[in-house]
Amino acid sequence: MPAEPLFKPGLQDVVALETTISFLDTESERILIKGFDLIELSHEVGYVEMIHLLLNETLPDSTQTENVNQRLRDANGIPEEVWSILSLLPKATHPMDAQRTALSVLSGFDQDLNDRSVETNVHRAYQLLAQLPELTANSYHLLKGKQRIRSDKSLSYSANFLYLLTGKVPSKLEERIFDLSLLLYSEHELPNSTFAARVIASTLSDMYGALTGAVSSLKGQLHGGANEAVMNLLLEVGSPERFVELLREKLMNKEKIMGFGHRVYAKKMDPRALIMKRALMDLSEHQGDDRFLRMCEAGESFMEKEKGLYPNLDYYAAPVYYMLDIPIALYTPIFFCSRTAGLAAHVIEQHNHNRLFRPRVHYTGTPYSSI
Ligand SMILES: CC(=O)SCCNC(=O)CCNC(=O)[C@H](O)C(C)(C)COP(=O)(O)OP(=O)(O)OC[C@H]1O[C@@H](n2cnc3c(N)ncnc32)[C@H](O)[C@@H]1OP(=O)(O)O
Ligand SMILES: O=C([O-])CC(=O)C(=O)O
Repeated sequence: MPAEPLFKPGLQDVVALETTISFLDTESERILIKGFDLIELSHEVGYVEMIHLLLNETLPDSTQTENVNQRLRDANGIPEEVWSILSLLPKATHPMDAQRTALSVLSGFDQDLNDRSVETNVHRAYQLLAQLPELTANSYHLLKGKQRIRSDKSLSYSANFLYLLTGKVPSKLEERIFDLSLLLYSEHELPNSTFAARVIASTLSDMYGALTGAVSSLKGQLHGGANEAVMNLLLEVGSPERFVELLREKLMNKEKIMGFGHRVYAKKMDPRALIMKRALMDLSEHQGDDRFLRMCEAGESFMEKEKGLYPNLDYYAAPVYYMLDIPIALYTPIFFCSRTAGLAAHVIEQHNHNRLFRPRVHYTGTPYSSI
């Protein structure tokens, strides 16, 4: 008899591929990205440097950082046809679905669509990273029946992104914190969305196809959609005591609490969540309003005691985005914009070292019987 093939529900702990991009090294408690620790990077560099690291292999010097900024500023604008299509979407469309539609439409404007060389894919990634902030923010404004906001090229990448989302030029503190959130969201080994993108890319489908698949994956509440869900939970109640009561009720009803738990960190806090918690502390102090901080802290200690579960990045990113005045429905689309840097690196790696993904199943259906 052949040995029973290995089956792990949810592919837990299964190694699905080799990569040089990133690794959650739980033993040394590091999030390794191209040999650097993401948390250490978060103290030293910003999102634009992270883009360079993910797409060009090394941390940039100041000239290279300026080149990346220039490349992002000089990228092609968004074709008018894309806005026309977005303006036809039903008003109830979720911004993640608008983002997915926009990405899909952009593929038709790529004259080198069938070119999957590293050079063209890197160029494509820069184009998308340049276009996504406007595309994401303005698809939302259009759905709300508002005017599009034009990029302000005198601002940094992150300040401009935040300006497009809120219509207000951010303060230095707001810019720094938003940039930090983009950096923390930029890459995280092989979550569901990255796996989805790589599975799609492994058929030699193009980057747009792989990324639209990743948007769909990220939308779900068990993944990126959790940041939006966390904020809605916090807004259901107004005090730490009532928040804990709400969590208790949900646990009694066997509901999952969004923003807690993680397949890889499992019984430890996501190291990125701690950095976002500090950002929430800074914002709370600056705005003289610690309501969400106190609620989140109460929820964190309750969940630790009650379930031995810890916050993931989405738990603290949600109130941070709320205090930055960002519409809640845009939290997950922002996560996708940031993650495009990592996703693009994965698609490039997949195209460059490809083997089609085609696993097998453990059949539990009716045994054979003749007709
Ligand atoms: C940036 C990110 O995308 S991070 C992930 C964001 N997602 C969330 O915050 C959603 C809430 N969290 C979860 O649903 C899960 O923790 C996941 C999906 C992240 C990981 O799930 P898995 O590794 O499959 O763990 P699984 O769902 O099997 O949970 C294991 C046990 O812990 C419990 N558990 C895990 N997370 C939670 C939670 N957030 N609330 C309540 N219970 C939970 C499960 O009910 C299960 O209990 P049981 O063994 O008694 O049935
Ligand atoms: O790693 C995961 O499974 C989910 C996650 O935290 C991320 O994508 O940032």
